[in-house]
Amino acid sequence: SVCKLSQLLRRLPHNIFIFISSSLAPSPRLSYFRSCRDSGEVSSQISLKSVREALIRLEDSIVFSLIERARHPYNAPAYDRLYLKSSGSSLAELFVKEAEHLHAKAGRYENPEEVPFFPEDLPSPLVPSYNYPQVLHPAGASVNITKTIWNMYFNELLPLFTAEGDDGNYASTLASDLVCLQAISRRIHYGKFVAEVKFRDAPLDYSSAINNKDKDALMKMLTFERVEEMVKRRVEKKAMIFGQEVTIEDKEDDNVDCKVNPSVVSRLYGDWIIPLTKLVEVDYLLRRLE
Ligand SMILES: O=C(O)C(=O)C[C@]1(C(=O)O)C=C[C@@H](O)C=C1
Repeated sequence: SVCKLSQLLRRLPHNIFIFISSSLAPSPRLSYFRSCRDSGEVSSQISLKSVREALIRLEDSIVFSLIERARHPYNAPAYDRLYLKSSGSSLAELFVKEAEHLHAKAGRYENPEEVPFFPEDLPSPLVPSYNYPQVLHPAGASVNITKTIWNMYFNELLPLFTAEGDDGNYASTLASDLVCLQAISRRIHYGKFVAEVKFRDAPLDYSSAINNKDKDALMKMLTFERVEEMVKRRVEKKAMIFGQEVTIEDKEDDNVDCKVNPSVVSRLYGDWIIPLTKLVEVDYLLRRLE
């Protein structure tokens, strides 16, 4: 059988090896962490370029998760505390809490990039601990704005990109909500890494604003308006491209229907994701010298 396998491999086109090796290659974020761990120089590896690349990749996760959620209508009973008469919680709260318990057992929150929505009473991981590189300053690592993200997602964003109605599929609707919440929260809390890099690049400038607890000065220093404009335009374009129905035939019609409205995705970034990422950056920096 080894012989047959080697014959088969010889007959495969050369390109397939390039394809297989590139699809097995780690994502930029993973390879960044791996090289950090191997070299033992966590602190010197992180750069503004590498954290911005991670933010760009997270855009894909967010756009795809919204497309998936938009398959279902709003489904109000899933969020109504009166729907599960005796429990006092909504099905959404129960769903996310229970899911986080399971994820905690599998070690999800050992990763400094992951922040739970319900950190109270989470079970300990069942898995052996993994040596994640400690990039963040310990006091800043605990910044958690999941309550704000929760309210923004359910009260403001969800009604904007779902159709009115009820299809009864609450479990799969909430499974999609969970993926959206996790992707959005991960992106926003990634602001801690961005802030850490910016601090390391200009420690003296940042330290004086931190010591003066000058939030406005910090906000001004960490803001790059041109980058924000590019992010908003890029996510709008991604929503347009990822949300198209793909057909074999070329389409004559330029008016393509998108599965999620590209301008809502751009607004999600402009009104919430970028401002909340900056809020995380400021909160992190204020604790950076503790
Ligand atoms: O790229 C950065 O420098 C960031 O801090 C991230 C981010 C964003 O959320 O996209 C936030 C603030 C900057 O003004 C630009 C972009």
